[in-house]
Amino acid sequence: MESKIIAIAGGSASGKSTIVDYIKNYFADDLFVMGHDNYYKAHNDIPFEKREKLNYDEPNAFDNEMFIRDLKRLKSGKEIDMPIYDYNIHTRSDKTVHVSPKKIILIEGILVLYDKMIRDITDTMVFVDADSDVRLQRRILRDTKERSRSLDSVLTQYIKQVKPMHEKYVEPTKKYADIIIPRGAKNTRGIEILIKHIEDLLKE
Ligand SMILES: Nc1ncnc2c1ncn2[C@@H]1O[C@H](COP(=O)(O)OP(=O)(O)O)[C@@H](O)[C@H]1O
Ligand SMILES: Nc1ccn([C@@H]2O[C@H](COP(=O)(O)O)[C@@H](O)[C@H]2O)c(=O)n1
Repeated sequence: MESKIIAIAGGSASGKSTIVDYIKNYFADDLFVMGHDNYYKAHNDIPFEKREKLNYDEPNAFDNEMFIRDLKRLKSGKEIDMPIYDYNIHTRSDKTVHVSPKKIILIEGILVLYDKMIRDITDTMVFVDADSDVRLQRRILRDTKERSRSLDSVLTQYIKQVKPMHEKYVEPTKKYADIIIPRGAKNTRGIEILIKHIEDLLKE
């Protein structure tokens, strides 16, 4: 079995995870979600105070060598041990998850369409689009509740790193998308079209 790979890119807090969760529940056992964020470079050698100031929105923040190696293994029917990232401590947790190959692999993250080597092994590329003010509002709520961040740190990081890196690296990858989903997870018709496309891939 050679798996099909679907990439879901889009700005931070555009609704990627929300859409992916919905699709995951729909396809249950045939689909695995591989979060690109799990492949942020591990920084256990650097103290927390320095880790929290690193730029996590540039392509170099990810260990794409490891990501592509694991993705190729899964695509060709082999098992992997996927790292698990912990945003609260700004590094990988000490846990991994053992993953068996599935017919569909959904890869998700702000920069999954950036690297040509990832695009070349991806079957369908999707970009989730959402207004930047809406994304900032959602990010403030999410990061203060779920990622142990202060309001001040979310706003500073947004202005210094998230917004400029989005404009420089994330937004330009929209041109590679086969499907663009405007208005994020609110766009139920767009999500239905993506689900129909995945059903067709499963029949191939
Ligand atoms: N359509 C929506 N309406 C309201 N809140 C939403 C909507 N889509 C996402 N959210 C919330 O916004 C936050 C970011 O969404 P998420 O799906 O995690 O984005 P991403 O994975 O792109 O960073 C989450 O807390 C999520 O629950
Ligand atoms: N230690 C980290 C690692 C990443 N981030 C931010 O996560 C964003 C990507 O995740 P989304 O769910 O929002 O797509 C990215 O914009 C990084 O800034 C972080 O804050 N801390």
